[in-house]
Amino acid sequence: MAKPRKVIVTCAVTGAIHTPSMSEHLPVTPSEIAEAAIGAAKAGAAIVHLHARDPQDGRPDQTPEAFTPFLGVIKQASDCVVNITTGGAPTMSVQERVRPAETHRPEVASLNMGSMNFGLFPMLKRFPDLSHQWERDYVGNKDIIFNNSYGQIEYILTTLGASGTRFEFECYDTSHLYNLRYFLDEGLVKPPLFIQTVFGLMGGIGAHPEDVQHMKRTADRLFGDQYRWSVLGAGKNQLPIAAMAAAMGGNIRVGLEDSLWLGPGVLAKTNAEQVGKARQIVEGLGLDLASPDEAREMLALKG
Ligand SMILES: C[C@H](N)CC(=O)CC(=O)O
Ligand SMILES: [Zn+2]
Repeated sequence: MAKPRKVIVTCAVTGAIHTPSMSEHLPVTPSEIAEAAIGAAKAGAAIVHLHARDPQDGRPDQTPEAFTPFLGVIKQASDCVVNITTGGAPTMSVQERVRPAETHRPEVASLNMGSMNFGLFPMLKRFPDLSHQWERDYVGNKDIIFNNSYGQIEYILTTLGASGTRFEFECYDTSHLYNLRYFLDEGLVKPPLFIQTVFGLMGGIGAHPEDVQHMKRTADRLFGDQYRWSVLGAGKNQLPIAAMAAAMGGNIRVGLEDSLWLGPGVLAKTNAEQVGKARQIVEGLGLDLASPDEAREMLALKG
């Protein structure tokens, strides 16, 4: 009897897309972020993807010191894999964005594989009464370009590669897959490639089943068995995209970074709740959740 396939669940606990007055459940302080990550790991997440925020007003904070308090607490309480963002907020410089991972040398760091328009402003319809001026300015900004030039990507690869940190390659469109293929051909990235395909974020590919098939088909053609596929769906698309991918052989990313919802019109109270939904999907398909050590093996992490 064949063993059930192991599915890696990643949980992105706070991010830099949503802002505090959108949901009282969004982790902001170091202790809230630590608690959210530990809770997500207990619920079945093998990997936690981490951003930091200013504890006063929840503004994205990409200083290495902002990460230190919760990294220590998480390491004490859990053997989950830590993935530190190099995306930060799309308005930050690449030098600023790479510093936390450069300082803390995590097992995994995110790496965004192309430049793109980054549309947060559609959320103003759903959240018209943001309390802080900085929230209104940030979310309402129609001129955000998320910069990830070939030079900037190479800069992050060389800055972090030396410490043995491996990458979660964020691909928001097929062109990003081709960019990743270029870096593979250049020998700047090593298989197995952990490819996180992003669906439904304005400026990238949509979240229609044909978009999912198209991204997977393209990745299969460009990387064959040299990659481990994972998906994240923004907003209301999070769980439908997770279900599709799990049925198609993929891994899953959930978390309040990319969706505040547990279901239509129902705000998630914790990240662990969303991981619980991902577990239901995976086990409902007769599959198993990968443990942190199984994820380390599947992704060839330094441990
Ligand atoms: C769509 C995701 N929020 C992308 C992300 O997580 C980017 C990063 O942190 O580097
Ligand atoms: Zn992120």
